[in-house]
Amino acid sequence: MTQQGTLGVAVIGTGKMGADHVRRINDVISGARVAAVVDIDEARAKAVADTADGCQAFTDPAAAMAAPGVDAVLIASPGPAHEAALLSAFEHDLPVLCEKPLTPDSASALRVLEAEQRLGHRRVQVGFMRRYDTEFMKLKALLAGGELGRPLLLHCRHRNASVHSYFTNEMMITDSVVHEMDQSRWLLEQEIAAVTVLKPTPSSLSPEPLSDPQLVVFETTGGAIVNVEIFATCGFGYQVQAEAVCERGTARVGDAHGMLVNRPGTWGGEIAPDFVARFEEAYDREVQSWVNATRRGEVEGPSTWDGYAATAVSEAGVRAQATGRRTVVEMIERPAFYS
Ligand SMILES: NC(=O)C1=CN([C@@H]2O[C@H](COP(=O)(O)OP(=O)(O)OC[C@H]3O[C@@H](n4cnc5c(N)ncnc54)[C@H](O)[C@@H]3O)[C@@H](O)[C@H]2O)C=CC1
Ligand SMILES: O=C1[C@@H](O)[C@H](O)[C@@H](O)[C@H](O)[C@H]1O
Repeated sequence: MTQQGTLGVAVIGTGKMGADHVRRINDVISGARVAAVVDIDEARAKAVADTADGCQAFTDPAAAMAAPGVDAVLIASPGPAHEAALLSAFEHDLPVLCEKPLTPDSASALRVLEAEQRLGHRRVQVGFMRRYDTEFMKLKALLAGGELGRPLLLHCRHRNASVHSYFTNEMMITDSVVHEMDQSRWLLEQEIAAVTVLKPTPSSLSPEPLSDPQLVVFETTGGAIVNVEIFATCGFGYQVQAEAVCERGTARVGDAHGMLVNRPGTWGGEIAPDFVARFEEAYDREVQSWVNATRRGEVEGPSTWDGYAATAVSEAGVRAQATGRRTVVEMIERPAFYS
């Protein structure tokens, strides 16, 4: 860190999310600066480095982590690249904000979990940004307060206008529904015990190889049921909604984010085009909170354990998607290190 305590961040991956985080650290966040960016696409790394004063461009994450002025790492490369970047950050003993998923499969997530324990102290906050969204935070507080009684059902909708051209059926679970896997664990304070995936006849508009939409059902250890509609290419906008049905009432978030307008003959609101717009404030709060905790020498927020647990559930989800059968989640006991 500089004498003023400004955190020098290396951002790994400068695609849609990475470039947005670079803008955020440059323009919105206090106490941090972008010291380095990394992308296997050198031209993209250089173009994004040019947007930040004194920022160096790299194509190798390990080289960026060893560069002078780098105190912390924000990983925004695709999920399959996260394990190598996390293990490299541990070698340099650097604090990390790792975009979700921690990794796409539970064997690699377990290797990361074990490596952090060998390091002897927590280093990772996982980018489950819904935990930092005002609406979801209010729902969490309401459920935790107990006024509505025990949650029985959680109805979730997760709609993207479109997804990357490299998106696969498995990614509908490992990259998209992994948010609801973390959200359900966090809101209900229970683990997910089993997953079932149902596939209606796909939309005639869904691009190969996607079978879009899908309905994913979780059974929790406390007996609650969660259902998630994932519609990755709905075309009309970005919508994330959740409704908890409890013993003494229900509570719903995500219906209208933004303005509601009455006009002759119509009533309604806006639909965000994508996650960057819908969750802008949540990402700001998430990254600021990571920077603040890191500058205090602390680690907060969703942990490597939360990342592993969500990945274990998503692995069961991928199996359930392939077989059409209810699939039990297999995960290790929570180590005392993460209690
Ligand atoms: N929290 C959230 O709401 C969101 C999280 N994400 C997560 O952010 C990550 C990135 O997603 P997008 O930006 O949408 O992907 P993207 O495809 O737009 O960008 C990924 C970038 O990483 C680069 N890259 C690939 N392998 C690399 C490696 N080994 N080292 C360095 N750079 C590498 C690519 O060249 C590309 O520029 C993923 O983990 C994704 O799940 C993405 C969207 C929203
Ligand atoms: O994390 C995200 C993307 O990676 C994912 O592909 C989208 O489905 C999610 O809505 C978005 O929040």
